[in-house]
Amino acid sequence: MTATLPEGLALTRNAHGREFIQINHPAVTATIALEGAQVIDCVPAGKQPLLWMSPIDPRMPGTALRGGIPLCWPWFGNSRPGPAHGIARTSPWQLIDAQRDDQQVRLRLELAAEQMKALLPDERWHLQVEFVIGKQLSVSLTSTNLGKQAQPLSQALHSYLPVADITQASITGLEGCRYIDQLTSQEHRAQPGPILIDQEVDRIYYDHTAPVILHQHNGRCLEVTREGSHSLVVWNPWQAKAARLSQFPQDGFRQMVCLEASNAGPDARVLEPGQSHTLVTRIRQVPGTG
Ligand SMILES: O=P(O)(O)OC[C@H]1O[C@H](O)[C@H](O)[C@@H](O)[C@@H]1O
Repeated sequence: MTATLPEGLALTRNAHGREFIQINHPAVTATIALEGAQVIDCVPAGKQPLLWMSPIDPRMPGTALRGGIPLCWPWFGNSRPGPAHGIARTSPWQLIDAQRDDQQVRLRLELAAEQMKALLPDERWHLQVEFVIGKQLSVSLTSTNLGKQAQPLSQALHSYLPVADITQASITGLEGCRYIDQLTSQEHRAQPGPILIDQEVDRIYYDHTAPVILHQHNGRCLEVTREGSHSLVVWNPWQAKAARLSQFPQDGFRQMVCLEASNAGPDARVLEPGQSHTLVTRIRQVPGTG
């Protein structure tokens, strides 16, 4: 780690050497794992958590953390050979800047250059993530093609959102939107209404940029807005798949849903030499209608 930490931020290390940045600010508490640059919790003062995190803590470095916002980069899912969702979520990152003011904390991290070279020897990228953490959480992932060739890019900010009971929740903002059902590979022309989840769901909604809202029966709503993203992945593993997932509690599928700002499926990009692209997600609690 190279940046100095302002008041209220601390670097912690668990017994196995895994490192975290702890944020304790009057407006918010949050934790970021340096491996993967993964926000694993974020609780604005006086509010409920913005993210779901599995209670099963793998502790050991190199083991995926299930929850928060894993960074899927430079490919989404299994769209290229290699580890699912690419190399960023399991790589070491370096903190390069940390600032705070009365309202929020701003952190910038970079994927270590040696790691990039070792894992993607044929590509030349610069990858930086910026977190702005306060009343809302904002994550901006900027990829720059440093190579001499065009390079393909698909990605997701794989945000796990908490719900009290998934069967009582609904997702609005995607009505009429086209999607690919990843379970059947079928394309659907229009989402018929709000999304209700009572079985496994794994879909890429595309040609879409508008805000999406997760509503709960207790009136608590979370809004997800995006920039640089024309696709949104909606995922809940439901019971059978949950049983096969790492670090996933048996009933965890009832308490989460992923709404992932992405460039996935038809929204995958190609960056020309010198070109940059920034994918942004913002998550905040909004007044609910129940
Ligand atoms: O288990 P992981 O590799 O973290 O992936 C978890 C999930 O990520 C995305 O939401 C994909 O659309 C799913 O197909 C995948 O199962």
